Amino acid sequence: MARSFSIKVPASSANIGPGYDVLGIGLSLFLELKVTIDPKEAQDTNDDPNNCKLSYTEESAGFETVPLRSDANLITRTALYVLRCNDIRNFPSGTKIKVHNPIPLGRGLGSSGAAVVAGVLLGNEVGQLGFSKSRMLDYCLMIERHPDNITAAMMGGFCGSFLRDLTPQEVERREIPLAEVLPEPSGGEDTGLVPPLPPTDIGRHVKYNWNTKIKCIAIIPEFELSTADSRGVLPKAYTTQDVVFNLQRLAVLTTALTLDPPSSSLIYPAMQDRIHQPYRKTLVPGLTEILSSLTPSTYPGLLGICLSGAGPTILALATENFEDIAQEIINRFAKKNVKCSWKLLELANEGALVE
Ligand SMILES: Nc1ncnc2c1ncn2[C@@H]1O[C@H](COP(=O)(O)OP(=O)(O)OP(=O)(O)O)[C@@H](O)[C@H]1O
Ligand SMILES: N[C@@H](CCO)C(=O)O
Repeated sequence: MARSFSIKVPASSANIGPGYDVLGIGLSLFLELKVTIDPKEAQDTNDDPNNCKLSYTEESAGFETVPLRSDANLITRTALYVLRCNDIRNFPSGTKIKVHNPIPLGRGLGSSGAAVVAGVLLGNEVGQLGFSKSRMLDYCLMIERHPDNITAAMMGGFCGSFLRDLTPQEVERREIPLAEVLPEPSGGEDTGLVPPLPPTDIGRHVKYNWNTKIKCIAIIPEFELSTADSRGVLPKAYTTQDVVFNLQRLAVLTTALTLDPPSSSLIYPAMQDRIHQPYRKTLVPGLTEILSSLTPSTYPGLLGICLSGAGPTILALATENFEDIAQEIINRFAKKNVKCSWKLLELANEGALVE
């Protein structure tokens, strides 16, 4: 019997200043998958080693560069991981997936988090596994190993998250290299190996309220910055002062963003950070000047400003004056020869959906 369904997953912005690897917000920009499974169309999917014909809309970010083989593409590799953990080796014959992805790749807007969440939902639907969102988060966290983007993409809204203490055996499972978790492009050969199952309930999260007067301006440089590179410049240890600086701000920020009216005198200083942004300035030209030069007194309506995720996108939270704020940041990037686009986004409260 033929069946079809769609999957929709929001982009996300992680950290929001002081909440490195902790805070994330779902954003109103959606990765969408249209999936049909029709055994009568099996001949159309024979070219792929796992019976899956994958295509992207021409407007999608990465349209010309993302791999289309199911064991090379992040979305379908993730789905294959979920399926193989549950004794299903391949997609059913005649599986076709059309992806529409407006989330720019490698810019700090959670493209990989959305792809991983979409892949886990895809594996769950295709295999009719019936997992809860909480169990699906475990699978996601075996692949993207910090919870901020993943939790916001799966659950939606404004989330705080952490990973629970794992037993030594669970730590071993979670530290298995990614190459042994996700299927590797195999030249058509399926090794038959069962990948490591994720430990149960790895993540813990809460969803905070969010004052919906607060809009999200994303200023998106045209260059990509991989999360791995952007994590590579961070130190291994921090001073007590820097850790306390962030903890104090984090405690205030999570409530400040719920209050009405939103207070820039609370939010702006609470979005300062000493854990990641100061180190990432070497990778994002003009970052220090941009973060310090726009203030609520020079730009009424501005509430706070930070690097979005691992960058290079800048996230400005504001209640008005969106175009002027975006233009000022674009001009500052232009002085460093960096071209940008910008988007005005809302909080996506819903999270990932299958319809
Ligand atoms: N829709 C997609 N389809 C296939 N691959 C994707 C998709 N989205 C992201 N990816 C893969 O993820 C990579 C980007 O991941 P990376 O973690 O570096 O950046 P990001 O997720 O956009 O940023 P951040 O984690 O800081 O928000 C892309 O280069 C691509 O390999
Ligand atoms: N918290 C992560 C988000 C990017 O995936 C980081 O800043 O590296």
